[in-house]
This record gives sequence, structure tokens and C-alpha cells, in this order.
Amino acid sequence: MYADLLIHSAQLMATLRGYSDGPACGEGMSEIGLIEDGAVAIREGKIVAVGTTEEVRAGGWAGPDTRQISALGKVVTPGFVDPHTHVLYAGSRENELSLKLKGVPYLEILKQGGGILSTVRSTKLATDEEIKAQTSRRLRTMLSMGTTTVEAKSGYGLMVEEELRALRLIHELDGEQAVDLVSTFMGAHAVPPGYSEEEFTNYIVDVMLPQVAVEDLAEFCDVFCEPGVFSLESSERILVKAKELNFKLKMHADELASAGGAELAAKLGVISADHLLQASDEGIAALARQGVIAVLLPATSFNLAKNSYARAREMIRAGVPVALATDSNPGSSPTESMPLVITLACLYLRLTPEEALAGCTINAAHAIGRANQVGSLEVGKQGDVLILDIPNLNYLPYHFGSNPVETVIKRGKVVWGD
Ligand SMILES: N=CN[C@@H](CCC(=O)O)C(=O)O
Ligand SMILES: [Zn+2]
Repeated sequence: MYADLLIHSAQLMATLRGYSDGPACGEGMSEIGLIEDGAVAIREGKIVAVGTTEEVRAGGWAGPDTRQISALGKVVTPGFVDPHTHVLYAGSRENELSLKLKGVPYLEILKQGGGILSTVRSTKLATDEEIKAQTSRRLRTMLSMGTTTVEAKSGYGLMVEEELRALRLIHELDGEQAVDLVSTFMGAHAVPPGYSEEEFTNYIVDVMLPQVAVEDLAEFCDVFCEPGVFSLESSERILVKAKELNFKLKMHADELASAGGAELAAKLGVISADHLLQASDEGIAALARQGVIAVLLPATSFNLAKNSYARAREMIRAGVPVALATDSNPGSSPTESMPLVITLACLYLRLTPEEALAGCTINAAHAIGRANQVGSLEVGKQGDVLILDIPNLNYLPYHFGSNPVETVIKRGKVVWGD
């Protein structure tokens, strides 16, 4: 039995092995299974051998039809997993830049009917084909920068038919392009005009969640828990109902104000709590106790230009598993780039390159319930592999603003690069 693909002679291969049953935390985030002169063999889309080039060659995986790629002088990693995006939408919001530069706060723009509500309008006006074409372009950009699995939230529909449409489009796109998508229902993204927070929470609980569940369109349910958007009480009602309906849970928590979001996330046993810029000490301790993954979004902090970042070092010290994501969306983080997120995570969250890599591979996979399939280079996992044209790991955050990704392999097939 020969492999279909053999990548060999990597200067350095980061396998992220050993964390498929639970995310890396504490010092584990620095122990990322490095192999010098590494090789990985893939057959029928799955990894069949990982080790040094000598070990993998000795396994007899290279046959006459095996495609062989040399990664000499380069770094090989698992495909990046982006565990928090709002990638499905139509339109853009560069018109809000001048408001932002004048210092108008993000939630004030939303209150004036802009922000998320502006994207709700442009998405509603677009046809399915337009939304899919714009989203596919973004997914292609993500792929070109090494992202092979993406979590995608609804939340620019708000009304039930529009939310169901968004989730159906996510499912269609999942089958139509190379990046794997994991869907999250986020009807609780903003309160639309004409509703009070309580009325809209009732609508989500009584109308939207049951329909999304019946159509089996989303694996996760997420809520923008933030004073002025969805309170702790509304968020809890929505997430408790979602749990009853067998959704796995996520939360946007403590992004703009410290308001007990992390504590609620721990109480509800969510898989991940995201943003967390303003998480309290007690909130961080509670996340650690419950094993909740902190999905940190440094590109959002950067783009909101408030010079305020999540306290990642405290989180890691407390034992909270940390993952990283782009938060790709048209307002607070209009980017598709995981390499940029890695640079920002190192410079402003003070992660080491090893920790950042754990954050956007295996821990990100845990944050979306896919650690049994992706996030590490281990036998039996999906053959999602990157060849980075960099000589060592420090180079990854160091050379920012350019794309380090030379080749992207998805399920054993080259989908980007040579
Ligand atoms: N914070 C709420 N939602 C998104 C922003 C979405 C938007 O601005 O369109 C976020 O995670 O940053
Ligand atoms: Zn978000």
C-alpha cells in the first residue's frame, strides 16, 4: 500500500501531536511536537505516516505513483483552523472608517443603525448567488493563507427566513469549495429595529432556535453577550434553550465591557468563550476550572484601534486553553489572514510562535469540535497540511504582511500553490 502524497525533508515539521483528546494548555501550548527533517505521507485523504524523512521512507510509503514534494528548508504544519468568523455576508463597510477615525465607538455606530445592521441590509438585498460569490472569494483568500477549516456564523439575517437562508448557504458552500465549514447559528447578533431586547430574545427562543434545530442547519449556537446588545439574562435564556435543542454553545463574551460574560460562559459550560478583552480575574479562573477554550481575536482588537488586547498570558498561566481566530467580518475585522493573526498574537497577546501555532491549529480544532479530524499531523487525521516558505518558526510572526504559505494540501490534494 503506497501513499498518494509524500511531503519530505522539511527543515522543521510542527505536528501538534498528543492533544486530540483535549486542548493544549499551560506549558503544553509550547510543546508542539517538532520534528527536524520531517515527513508526512497521505493516502486516500488521510495521514498514514508521520516522522523523520528516514522513518517515513523506511515505512515503504513511496511507490511509483506517489507524488513527492520536497519541503527542504521550509516549515510544515497542519492546515490552519479558523474557529470564529462571520464570513458569510454581502457588501462591505469601509464607509464607516471616517466615523471610526473620529472615535465614534463600535456600539454607537450599531445604535445609529450602522455596523452589523448595515450588513444585515446589504445581505438581505443580495441574491443567494451574490452572497455565495462574495463569500467564496473570501474563503479562497483564506485558503491561500493556509486556512483549511473555518467556523462560519449566521447573524446578518436576524429574521428567521434570512437566518435559515444564511445557514443553508453555508452548507452549500461547504460542499462547493475546498475549505471545510462548520456552521453556527447566531441570530443573537444584534437587536433589529422595531424590537426590544426582550421581544427579540423571545423570538430567538420561541421561533428561530426551534426552526434551525428542525432543519439541522447548525452545530453551534452563539450569542453577542455585551451590555447594550444581549444582556447576561437574555444570553443565558438563549443558550439554555439552545442546549436543550442539542446545539453546542459558544459566546461572544466581555469584548467591550467587563460584565460577567466569562463567568456565564463557564457556568453554562460553553465550548468556547470568544473575545474576552475585558474578562475579569474571576472570569479567567472560572474558564480554567471548566476547561472552556478562550478564542482570542487580536485582529479585531487591532482594527478597533483601541490599544486593548485580551490578557492571553494570564489565561495561559491560569490553565485556560487559548485558540486564535480572524473574526473575519465586514466591520470589526475585515481580514481573512491567519498569518496576520499569528503576528498580532505574538506582538500584542505576547504568545510565543509555538503557542500561536497551537492556537490556530489543534486548540482551534477543539473550539469547533473537530479535533478528531484536523488540527494536527497524526496518523488517521485528515491530510490537511501547509508548506510554509519560512526557515524557522520565529520567521512566521516576524515577516508580517506577506503570505508565508507556499502550498496548501487539503485531504491529500494540493489545492493552492504548486
Ligand atoms: N462582536 C460582534 N460581532 C462581530 C462583529 C460583526 C460586525 O461588526 O459585523 C465580532 O465578533 O467582532
Ligand atoms: Zn464574532
